Amino acid sequence: MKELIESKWEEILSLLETEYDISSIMINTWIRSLKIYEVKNNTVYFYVDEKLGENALKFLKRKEFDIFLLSSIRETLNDSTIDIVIDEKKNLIESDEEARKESVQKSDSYKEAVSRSNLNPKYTFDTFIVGEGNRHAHATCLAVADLPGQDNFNPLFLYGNSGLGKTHLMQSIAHYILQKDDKTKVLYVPSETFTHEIIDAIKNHTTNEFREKYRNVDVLLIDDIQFIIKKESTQTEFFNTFNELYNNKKQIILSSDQPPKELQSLNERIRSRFECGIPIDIHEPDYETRMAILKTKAEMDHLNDIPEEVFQYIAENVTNNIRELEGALHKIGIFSKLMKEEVTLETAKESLKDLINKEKNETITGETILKTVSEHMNISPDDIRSKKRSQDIATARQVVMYLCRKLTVMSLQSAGNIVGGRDHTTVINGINRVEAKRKEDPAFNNTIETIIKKLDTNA
Ligand SMILES: Nc1ncnc2c1ncn2[C@@H]1O[C@H](COP(=O)(O)OP(=O)(O)OP(=O)(O)O)[C@@H](O)[C@H]1O
Repeated sequence: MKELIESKWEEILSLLETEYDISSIMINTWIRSLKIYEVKNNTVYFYVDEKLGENALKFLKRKEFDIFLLSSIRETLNDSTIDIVIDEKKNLIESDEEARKESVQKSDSYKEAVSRSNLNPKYTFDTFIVGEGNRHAHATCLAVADLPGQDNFNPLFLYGNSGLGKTHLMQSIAHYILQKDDKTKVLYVPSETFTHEIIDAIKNHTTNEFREKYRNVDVLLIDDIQFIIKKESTQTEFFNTFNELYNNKKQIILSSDQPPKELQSLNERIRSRFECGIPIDIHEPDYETRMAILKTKAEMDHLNDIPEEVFQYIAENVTNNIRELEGALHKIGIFSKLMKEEVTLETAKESLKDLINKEKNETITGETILKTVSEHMNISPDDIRSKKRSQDIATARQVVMYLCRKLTVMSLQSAGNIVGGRDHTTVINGINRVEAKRKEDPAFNNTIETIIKKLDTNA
């Protein structure tokens, strides 16, 4: 149909002028340059030439114009089932890229490359949720994926606590590179496997094979580098492999639970080589990210009927490890299947009682929290409940909301009510702030711990 419309384009344009009163200036300025991008399911996708700028798009997307063009096309082609879409070239190119990626991902050669490279098929950028704690790491990984081997991020060194997505992110880079070209030689290896292979190669006099395997890749990913063994011969082999790849501008991606300078298991010269690229840290996810991860994973696992309050319960109680977040969801799924029961907050609590071990203390109430925080932080309960916004009052208010959620089974709304009727977004924001401040400010963290102890003793 594309060819047909193109061959009748002048006819369509003249119909627009004669039948629908669109001036020839308009036609020549805006309409003549419309290009057909593709035809799918009897819909003709036009794109607007970027050079014509935003005004062209505004004009061409105006409702009446859509209708006039559609009518002219239908009339000229004598086909009333045709539809049209007018869009920016940019978007269409993006959707084109999406379609290309989708078809690559389904191809056998890509699947083979993923398995040859030792990658988990699920660890792609598409399944990675971006939030405050990992935004910087994610952006850096995308940049490396786009242009591997650049000096600034070679090696790319990702570090952070366990279960925060380092493996997922590093493998996303590898997938991205293979999606562009599945012939690229990519190799992912946990550091234990890597060191055992070195040790075996030295023992069995097969270091040539070892070198052949590791020094001919374009992208080498070594996970959990903190587990590498401190034996001199192992580290020398590793150092030489590293140098060979680095000098040939091959991308090296490493992960660890600590920054390079704190890696005691590595000798000094390796540590300083790791610092050539800028180490990138990845932090715990905030509340919103935890909720987004839970909801996305639930959708992926077809856990469709999980109530919002169950997501909230998990997100509030499993705070610093995404693997555990996934584990909690998984448990709830299994529990409800086994018991053939629908998931409720009660069943979720029951199935997670081993994981979320800190039993909420039934004797601590919102009012006792308000009173204790008020005494300890020297802010009156009335001020905490008021609309006053000075820093110290706002902080005390946030601490009350945080502790209500942490130490009791109160809903977000009830926690908001304790501090004068705040809505649930204010409560979530308060929780995030207190969590962040506890990590950044040891004195503040002490204050919170002291208040918790007081509440426990008085309960
Ligand atoms: N931002 C995220 N979005 C979606 N899933 C995530 C995210 N971060 C982590 N995960 C998931 O959490 C689980 C643990 O992540 P991963 O294994 O990458 O963590 P890690 O930091 O490498 O942990 P470790 O240091 O213990 O090896 C994986 O299933 C991963 O898919």
